[in-house]
Amino acid sequence: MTTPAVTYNLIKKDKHTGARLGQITTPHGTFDTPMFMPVGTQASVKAMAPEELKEMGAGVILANTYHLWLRPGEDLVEEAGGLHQFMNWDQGILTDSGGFQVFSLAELRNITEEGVHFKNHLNGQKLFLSPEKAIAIENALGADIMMSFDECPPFFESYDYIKKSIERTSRWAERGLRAHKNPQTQALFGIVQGGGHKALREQSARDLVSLDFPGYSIGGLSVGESKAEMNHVLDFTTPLLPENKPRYLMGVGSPDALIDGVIRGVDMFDCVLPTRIARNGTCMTSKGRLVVKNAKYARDFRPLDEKCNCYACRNYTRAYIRHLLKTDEIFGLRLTSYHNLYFLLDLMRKIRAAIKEDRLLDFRAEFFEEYG
Ligand SMILES: Nc1nc2c(CCNCC3CCCC3)c3[nH]c(NCCc4ccccc4)nc3cc2c(=O)[nH]1
Repeated sequence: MTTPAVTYNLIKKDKHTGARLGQITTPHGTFDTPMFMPVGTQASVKAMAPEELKEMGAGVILANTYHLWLRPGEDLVEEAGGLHQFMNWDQGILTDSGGFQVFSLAELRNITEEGVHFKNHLNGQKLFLSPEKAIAIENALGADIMMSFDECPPFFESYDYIKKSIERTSRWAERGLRAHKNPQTQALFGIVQGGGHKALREQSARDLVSLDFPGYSIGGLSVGESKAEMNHVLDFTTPLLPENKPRYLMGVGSPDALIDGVIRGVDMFDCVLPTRIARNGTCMTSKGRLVVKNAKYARDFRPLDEKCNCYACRNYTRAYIRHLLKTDEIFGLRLTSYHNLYFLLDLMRKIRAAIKEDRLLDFRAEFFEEYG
């Protein structure tokens, strides 16, 4: 039995909820969970230097197979020594398989048993991605954790459509396992689908758990369904997954959804939200969102969030950051991006502390009280 590339150590279960305190060990280090993973789609977490990400406590960051395949090409990244070397990041890296990006970015496509035919969203060129091709790209990129090639069906699609989709996604997952070249150094996760249908989530989880992946993602969520619907699906999906393996909820990154996902047993999260809204001047604070570009902050010499201890909040004011954003000064985006990422990483630190002391539900109540 070869040692798997990634192992999960469950340290403590919360007394009152499904939350877990744990650690995930990868070839590039051991990281505390529950964790938020900043997204660096094109091998850069936009506007952030690796030193800044480390300073704020980021452990695992994301990159994307689809984007890096198109530009600069996985062969170039492999020649550079892999993603860690290429982007000067020596901690954890996770790559998504490109499945979701094809469905959300590329022009009309055709899904077949073989894979997905689509057009390059940059130049209209005809492209084809299969489980084998996606896994080969992820192997070349060298991420510590890789996602299976999956179809993320629309949440409200019919039972029949989603049943056929999850059965194909499970066949794709098995093909990916067979194509995977480096299981000792790169952990391939299975992605559970099934929309909002309990029976299909159970079928998808059963199929993938029988393939014994080192970790599992919960896909097909955060795609337009309500928070209540997402939480309901989590209520019956996380318990289907092995307790001794990591559970990764894809595409979730608002403070309330992170807390509610942790309560339902999720260990890992990613989302472009913090860095994306930062670029249009929206900041996450303990009192809710603050659109610092707003005129009312022109002469507001307080920090973005008076309870935040980040570099931006310790050294700059709302007035200054608003001025930078209004004058298109790049430093403005760097400060809002830094703050939003720090805010979510710090929220995860507080959540881990609350699990440790069995007071996560109290923490949730306090947080929501202020966050509004
Ligand atoms: N393979 C796969 N990936 C999914 C993703 C992408 C996760 N981030 C990947 C990173 C790697 C590179 C890009 C991102 C998802 N993202 C979301 N919601 C994001 C919603 C959102 C979008 C924009 C702003 C805020 C929220 N749902 C997702 C479902 C799946 C899924 O089933 N399968």
